[in-house]
Amino acid sequence: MTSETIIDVDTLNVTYGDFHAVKDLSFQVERGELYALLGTNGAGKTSALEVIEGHRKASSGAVRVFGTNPTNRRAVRPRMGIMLQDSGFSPDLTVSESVRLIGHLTERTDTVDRVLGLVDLTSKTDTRVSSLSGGEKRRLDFATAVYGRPELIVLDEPTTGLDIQSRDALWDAVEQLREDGSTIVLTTHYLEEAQQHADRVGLMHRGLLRRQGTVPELTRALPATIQFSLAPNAPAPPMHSAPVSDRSYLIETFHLQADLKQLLDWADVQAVDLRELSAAPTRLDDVFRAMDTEPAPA
Ligand SMILES: Nc1ncnc2c1ncn2[C@@H]1O[C@H](COP(=O)(O)OP(=O)(O)OP(=O)(O)O)[C@@H](O)[C@H]1O
Repeated sequence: MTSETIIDVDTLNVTYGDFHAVKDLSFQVERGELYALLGTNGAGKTSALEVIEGHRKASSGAVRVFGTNPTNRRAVRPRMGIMLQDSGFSPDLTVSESVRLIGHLTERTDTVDRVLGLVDLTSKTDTRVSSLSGGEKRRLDFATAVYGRPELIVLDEPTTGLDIQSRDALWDAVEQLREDGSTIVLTTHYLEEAQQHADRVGLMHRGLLRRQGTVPELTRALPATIQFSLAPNAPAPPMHSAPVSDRSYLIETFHLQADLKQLLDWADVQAVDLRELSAAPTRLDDVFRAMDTEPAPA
């Protein structure tokens, strides 16, 4: 299957006066991908997304969306749904009027009931935006972004402020859109969501793209962990591990399955109780923490 580049970010720089918010950022997103642009607070994610959305001009470098400059809003708008970090709906409009307005402005066609149903807002169809809760406004934002099932959907922290049921419903909708062929780019501070759903992840820190790849590619360089504690009279465990506190152990391993088996076999033979036993694969959180402590590239 040949891939088609939907977003091409080439040596993008965004500056605010003397402040350099995005530094030589380059990445591509292929058709059908779900790409998560992650990073520390102030890393430059929203600034980069705003250029992709056509809402901000690059200070230097080039961004192409569907092969065209995204500031060419008329060409791109019908094909790209956008959920901004802060919603900008008029408080006097009702929920259904807000969706229809976006549909009209973007020239996309769909039914209001369908998108409100996706985010469980059907009962709020005639409610004014000013009367919605914060989480309901975020869900309305999402509903307007996916109105018309656009080819490209850009979501800036879509699940922030949502309860767990709403987050699950939103991810179900995102997965459905992906199955239908949409390309999705998003930011989130919920790393476990990116770990579960993203095809590829870019990690930004202080304006720079510091890592990029699939989750297995990014987590491969760091060890998984096994944790447990032992009774005071228990023998020492088989693999090299000193207790981290009292009789609690933390084993870091690149061979999680084999080391866990060895530990369980040992506990069986010795009739030892492995208290509070847990085994965890390497997570994006670990990659983040490692990135935060390493020196910045020259
Ligand atoms: N309009 C602006 N004027 C001046 N500085 C700005 C402006 N917008 C953003 N910045 C600064 O640029 C940097 C990057 O901001 P941006 O919002 O892109 O980061 P982010 O990665 O989205 O952060 P967060 O995860 O906290 O939302 C921050 O230090 C921010 O204070």
